Amino acid sequence: MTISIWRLSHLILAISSSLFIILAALTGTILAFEPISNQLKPYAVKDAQSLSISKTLESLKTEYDEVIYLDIDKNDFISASVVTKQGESETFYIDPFTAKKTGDIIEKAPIFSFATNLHRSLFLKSTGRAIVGIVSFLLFLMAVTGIILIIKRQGSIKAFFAKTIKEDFNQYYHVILGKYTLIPIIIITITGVFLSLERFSLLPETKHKHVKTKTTTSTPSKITDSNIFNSLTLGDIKRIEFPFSNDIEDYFILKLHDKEVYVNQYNGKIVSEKSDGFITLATSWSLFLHTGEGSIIWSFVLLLTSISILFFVFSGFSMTLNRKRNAVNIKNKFNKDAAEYIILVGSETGSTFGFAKLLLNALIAEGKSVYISELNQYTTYKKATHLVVLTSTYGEGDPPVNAKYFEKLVQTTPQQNNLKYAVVGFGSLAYKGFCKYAILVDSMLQQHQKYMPCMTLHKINNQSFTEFKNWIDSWGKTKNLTLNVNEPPTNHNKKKLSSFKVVKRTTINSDNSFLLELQPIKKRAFRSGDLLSIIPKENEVPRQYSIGKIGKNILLSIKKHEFGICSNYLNDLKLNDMLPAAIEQNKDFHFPKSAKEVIMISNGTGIAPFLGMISDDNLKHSKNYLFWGGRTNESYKMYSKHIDDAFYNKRLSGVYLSFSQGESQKKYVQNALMEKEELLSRVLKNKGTIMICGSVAMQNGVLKTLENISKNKLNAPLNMNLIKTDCY
Ligand SMILES: Cc1cc2nc3c(=O)[nH]c(=O)nc-3n(C[C@H](O)[C@H](O)[C@H](O)COP(=O)(O)O)c2cc1C
Repeated sequence: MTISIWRLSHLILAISSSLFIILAALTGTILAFEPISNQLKPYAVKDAQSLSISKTLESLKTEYDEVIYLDIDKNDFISASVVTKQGESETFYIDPFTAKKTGDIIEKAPIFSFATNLHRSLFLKSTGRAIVGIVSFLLFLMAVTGIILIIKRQGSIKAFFAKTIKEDFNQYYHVILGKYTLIPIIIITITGVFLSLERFSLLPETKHKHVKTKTTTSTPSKITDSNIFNSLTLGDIKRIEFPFSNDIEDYFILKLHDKEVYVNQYNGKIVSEKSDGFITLATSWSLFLHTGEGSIIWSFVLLLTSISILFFVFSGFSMTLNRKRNAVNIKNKFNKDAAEYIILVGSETGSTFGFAKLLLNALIAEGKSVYISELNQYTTYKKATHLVVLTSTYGEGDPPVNAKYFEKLVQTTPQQNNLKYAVVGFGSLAYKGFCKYAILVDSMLQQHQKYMPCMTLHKINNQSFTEFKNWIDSWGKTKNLTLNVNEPPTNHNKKKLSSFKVVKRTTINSDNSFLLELQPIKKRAFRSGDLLSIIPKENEVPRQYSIGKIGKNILLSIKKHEFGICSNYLNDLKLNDMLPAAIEQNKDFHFPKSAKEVIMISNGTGIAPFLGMISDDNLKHSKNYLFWGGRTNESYKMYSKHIDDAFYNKRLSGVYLSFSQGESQKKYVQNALMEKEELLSRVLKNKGTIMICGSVAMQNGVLKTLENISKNKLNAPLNMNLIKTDCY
């Protein structure tokens, strides 16, 4: 399985540093609370920043016998080290207006001391510090590769912050959090590396010396009258060190934000000054940006970023494990020049290989010689007569990673035989270019002299096994083959089953369909649009049905197929029988909370979730319309009471039925939509929601009709963000 260079680098970096990253992120999370808790203490004095230093010096002089230094920390807490009138040496926070003590210096809580040591050096002194510096750099590289991966996923730099399609919880939040925390991560890691280099004196600091300043003639009567003490405010300084003795050579040392100044203690004149070099300034900024000291908002950003890093480690590894689980180990029995059937796969995350393997096994079971490979491995095939391409689409309709060279290879590799081909696209309707790469492959092969289509392109949404099985059946028929494929066991096989009691059921109607109402034995949270996974006794493969929620019960609409194991199993159920099944959330098909207008489109038994939605008393915020297509008016009778009730209670504003075997003329849902194109274009224009449930064939027809309406009426492509589908 090919993996993109960026993803591989991202993964290798993660594997090599994850343990340290977890430690750094955990301790970082703890440490982010330190500046927050410090800032919340009451030692910052209002307006102190604009108070001139001379005022504070005077107050200090009156209040204490001697002052050693005055400090202003990042939280704007002012502390003084003094000798009191009682002769005690003390350091405490002061009010700079009165110089009176306001509190004792905050002692670092043991948890913060512990976390700081672990965070800085893993308790391994210099070795630990070096490791932390290196890990910081690795995390920086990971953030950079992460940004590249997001740009590739989103399609362009411009689309970096555009909507991300939710495919899977871990993948989605890895990307979403990544978008917003990669910049803080880059800041944290660069400053971390900088502080490590600084600590090991590896930075080329230019040494600035004290430069003597020229003295002026006037001498102030009091030291605090001097220009420098009057003109500077507490906001300008970080620390004042007081002269050690009365010696004229002992100065006030003022540490400002960008320089150090020596001031004569008798005349208040600047004796010399030294500018901070770039490295000193950068170190001070790095400390602030890395620790958040002095800013609650930035500390909060650091806190969220540290938590996100922990999530990245967790979600990143679970995605990798998932991919590993999905990875299909395929061994070829036949070589490329001996096989009659060639299967080529285009896949980014491995799921298409799973489908390809099903096809491979089914063909081998029929005694066929088959060779399977990736699209990037396209080559000559001496004995082949059939080519099947199964490919997914990535980015904005781009090829998956293992298909990047296919286009070129097809053009440059001569093929001896004429081959019949079929292309199956795996994609998602949530993206603009649904199966766009498969469409491209199909048209490439169409133009190729050696390839002849044996079936039109087939597109599969959301890895639907049912859709794939339908395709395999039809493709097999073109070769007079009966191909047997079984759905591979998925996670829902292992889901915990609950018991449901049959409380109502209808008899089978002229369409072989019936309604089943089930009562959960234990309280279960679910909504219309969720799925009920049923594992019929005779077979371990689960079958999913869309749920309509009626009160606290589940309503299913089922079509009985002659040889359908599950539908026959359900049809055999009688009142009060118990059914083991599992509810699965299907958030993407829940009724929208905020849409002003909602159009529900279904055919056949696809109406079930909508029957639940329109029975909900809370359905007052939107105007709702239902389109339904069935065979005859007789087919509709089973649902009519639910729909009449909703209409009567104003939960439905319009119902449009189409009958494919109607008395007067054949009519499909698509025809009804065209008749109501004004309504549809209005809902599309006003960003309402359109929900589709039923057969894939109906879904494809409906989407085509909606595309036409959008193009003709709104002059715009169909906005897929407004469409929710649940088709099978
Ligand atoms: C980042 C990303 C981009 C995608 N882009 C498209 C797209 O443009 N068109 C489409 O039909 N499907 C798109 N998909 C859906 C995948 O093609 C689909 O999930 C497919 O079944 C994945 O197969 P694979 O695991 O073999 O790569 C995208 C999925 C992801 C995660």
